[in-house]
Amino acid sequence: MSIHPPLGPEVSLPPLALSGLAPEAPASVKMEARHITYHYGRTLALNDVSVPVHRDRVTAFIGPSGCGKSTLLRVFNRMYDLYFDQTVDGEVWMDGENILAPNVDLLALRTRIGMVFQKPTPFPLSIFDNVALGVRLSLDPAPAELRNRVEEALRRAALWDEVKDILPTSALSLSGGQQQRLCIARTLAVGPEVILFDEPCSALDPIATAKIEQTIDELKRDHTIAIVTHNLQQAARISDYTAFMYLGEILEFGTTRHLFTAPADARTQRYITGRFG
Ligand SMILES: Nc1ncnc2c1ncn2[C@@H]1O[C@H](COP(=O)(O)OP(=O)(O)OP(=O)(O)O)[C@@H](O)[C@H]1O
Repeated sequence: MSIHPPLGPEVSLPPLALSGLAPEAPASVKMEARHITYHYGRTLALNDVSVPVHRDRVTAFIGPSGCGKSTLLRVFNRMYDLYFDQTVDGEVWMDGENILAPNVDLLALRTRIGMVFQKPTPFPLSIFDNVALGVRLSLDPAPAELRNRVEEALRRAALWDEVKDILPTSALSLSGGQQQRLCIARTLAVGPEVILFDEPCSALDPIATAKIEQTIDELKRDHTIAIVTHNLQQAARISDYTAFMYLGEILEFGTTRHLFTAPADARTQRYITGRFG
């Protein structure tokens, strides 16, 4: 059974802006992975992973390439169900229910748990229809209600002011950063409780990145957020909790402040100070 390539060469990172760390505050658990083991065919990608995701907080998943961060997000919304050769053992509990149980309604689950990917993935439709599509499919509201939902979602994704006069225009005409905020609006429009972000800013410039970070910060008022990021500064800026993953396991989990200032594991220390990754 193989697991992961060796770690890459040591790299240097600029010092972290620790002053931007979110304050610690108690929170309840919204979602909890329990003893998750995951295989792609014969490749072990996650090995007995247990980790909580706190309600109305941002939890960042960091770690070297190939350590299983994206795989864990895919477990949280059961994306693996689409692939016959991918297998998962363990449980993910959300609000008193194991969402990996076979009888769970996947369509309903995916409206409760939205996902935003690394590359913006707008449909070749108008800006309005990109946001409206999921709402029509899941809720089939009256036209006025649909328009309200689309506007509200675009406002919360901080895109409304830029697109309110061009809603019938193709979404493909938007910039990369705008397309990513459109994808956030599309996710928000169906009313998810949890939003999973898989490196949402890796294709964006610093200004577009700052807008997405600001949006995430506002969304956590009433959404539970898990984010995979390679950008340690970003994890430090926007997350309340951080999990450091290594070779398919969670090596360390804690408040972001604690993990970045007083990591318990020497490997976490080496990673966050840029000595490998
Ligand atoms: N579709 C796949 N088929 C086979 N193995 C896969 C597949 N996707 C991922 N893997 C393997 O599973 C392990 C975990 O991959 P994953 O993408 O979850 O890591 P990651 O930490 O998100 O990496 P990165 O930071 O580079 O995106 C890696 O060893 C990877 O090679």
